[in-house]
Amino acid sequence: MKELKYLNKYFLKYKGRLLLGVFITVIATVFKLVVPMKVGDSVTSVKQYLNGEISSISVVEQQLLINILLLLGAALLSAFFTFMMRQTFIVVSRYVEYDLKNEVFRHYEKLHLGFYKQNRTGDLMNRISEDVSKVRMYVGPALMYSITTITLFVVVISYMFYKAPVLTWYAIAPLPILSIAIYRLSVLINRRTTIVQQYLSKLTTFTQESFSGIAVIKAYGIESRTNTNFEELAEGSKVKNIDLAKVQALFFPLMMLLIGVSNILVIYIGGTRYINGQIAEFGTIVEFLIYVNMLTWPVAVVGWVTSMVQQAEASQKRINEFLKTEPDIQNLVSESTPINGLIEFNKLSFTYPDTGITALKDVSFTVKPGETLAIIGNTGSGKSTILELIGRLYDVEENMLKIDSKAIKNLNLDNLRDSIGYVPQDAFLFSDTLRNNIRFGKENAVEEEVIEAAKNAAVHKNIIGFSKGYDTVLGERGISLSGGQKQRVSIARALIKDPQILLFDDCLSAVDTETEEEILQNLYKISKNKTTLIVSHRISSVKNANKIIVLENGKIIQNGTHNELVNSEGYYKELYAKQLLEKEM
Ligand SMILES: Nc1ncnc2c1ncn2[C@@H]1O[C@H](COP(=O)(O)OP(=O)(O)OP(=O)(O)O)[C@@H](O)[C@H]1O
Repeated sequence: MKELKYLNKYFLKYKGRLLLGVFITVIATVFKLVVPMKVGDSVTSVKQYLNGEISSISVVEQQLLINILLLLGAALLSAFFTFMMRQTFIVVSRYVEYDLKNEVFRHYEKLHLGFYKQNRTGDLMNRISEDVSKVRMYVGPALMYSITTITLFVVVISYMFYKAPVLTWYAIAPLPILSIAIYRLSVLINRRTTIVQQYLSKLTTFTQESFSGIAVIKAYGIESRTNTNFEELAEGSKVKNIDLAKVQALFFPLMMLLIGVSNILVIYIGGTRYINGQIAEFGTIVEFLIYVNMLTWPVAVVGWVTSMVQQAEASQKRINEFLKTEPDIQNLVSESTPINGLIEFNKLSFTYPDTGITALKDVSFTVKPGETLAIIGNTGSGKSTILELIGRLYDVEENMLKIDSKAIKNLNLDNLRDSIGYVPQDAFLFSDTLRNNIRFGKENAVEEEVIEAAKNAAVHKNIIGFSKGYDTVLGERGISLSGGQKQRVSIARALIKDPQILLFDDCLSAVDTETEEEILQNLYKISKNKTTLIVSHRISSVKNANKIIVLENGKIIQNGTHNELVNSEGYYKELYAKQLLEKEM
């Protein structure tokens, strides 16, 4: 229960409703007790009439009528309060589920990129859905059934002992066996359910990947191989489901068997004791039969609840593991620090903490607001890493990276990220309308702003060419757009933000040279007072920049303007000559 202590704050939050729930449960149980009592009374009256102890039939009839009315009233009230009981406990559990999901999601969002690399998306999703659902079972049904069981036990068993103590011992003797058996069965069911869920998760991942990569599957003509793999997984899933069904099928027969044993004991022992005169009223036997049946479900529930709590404990442990993970990147400054955009790298070296790869070595440069710095170099030379460090996705030593002459850590993180428009290498678009994908950069942007950003990113004409224009809904990950269109929507999203710092990570690679030129011209106008960094493999994208640096294995091997670099021997000149040749061909 150590891990579940985390939920106590939610119990406190909803204490009013929970206390009301407990009160209602007690009332519902008391009314439940009236039913067997009145059935017992009625049977006793009839028996007394048959024995000649009551001579007038009308007296019996009147007594039966009163009993029936009381029975009906008690049953109705008990049903009403049982309904109210579920309305309190189950509703509270849904509130807690909602709160916990939001808490976990908010926490996930704060965590650093390294966390997402170490943990698989499926696992993150499972903890927020599956695990939270299991925890809800503890907050809702487990708590509700525990309280019902305790109340029913205290009230019913005390009354049974008061009525016929010896018979009570016999009647409740099989109940602990039932409880233990159900517990064992529940553990087995849970174990098999977990396996079934693992198979389901494998099946879902496989299906999702197959459909996401359907173009590759078709292009390679491997549909039949994919089918076979799917069938194998489905077969495994079927076998495990059948295993589960076998143990689940035992649940009710086992319960019925043990209820049957209790019933036989009540009839046999109760009958013998009535014949011997040790029980005064014949109705007591009938009354006890109803009690035994009433107690069976709560007793079975003890076993069920125990396994529910165990599962919730395991799930909460997994949730706590992530909730206790501190984000590596923390906002250390609470006051606002507006950003002008002077970026200084001073002998910066950086090693990725998770892989130990040194991506940058001794990198120094300065970019002032109004300037454009272009970064060029082979793949893996560290270009994207420079942009990631400016967005403070990773931390470096204080004096190595300064913005506006302050160590990046001494800037308010929200201000910093707000002032950056970042266009990543892989344009990621949401399954939403084109308008909302662009507006993602500025939530409250009006239509004119969306259109202007799209025009500057040279994608407006493409968008109005679609039959639904800006209302076109994209497929998953922007599947219905071409690579170049996706890149340009992603650029429009950064431009609409009107940020002080613009970071473009090789985001013109899928755009033809004419459109590239158009975008660069627009950028030239927009970024007059902004700091711009452009990463590219193409000379055409970088030639107009104020400064160009050439990276190789994390080191700056050349720097200067386009004219300077084409006139000195080295990587840049060679690349220029090669790309010029390609263009001419
Ligand atoms: N998130 C990461 N975690 C660990 N290592 C990384 C990470 N990102 C990049 N690296 C490593 O750091 C080095 C520099 O990568 P980076 O992405 O900065 O290169 P790049 O010049 O942008 O390459 P490309 O032109 O292919 O995009 C590479 O060796 C890469 O394997």
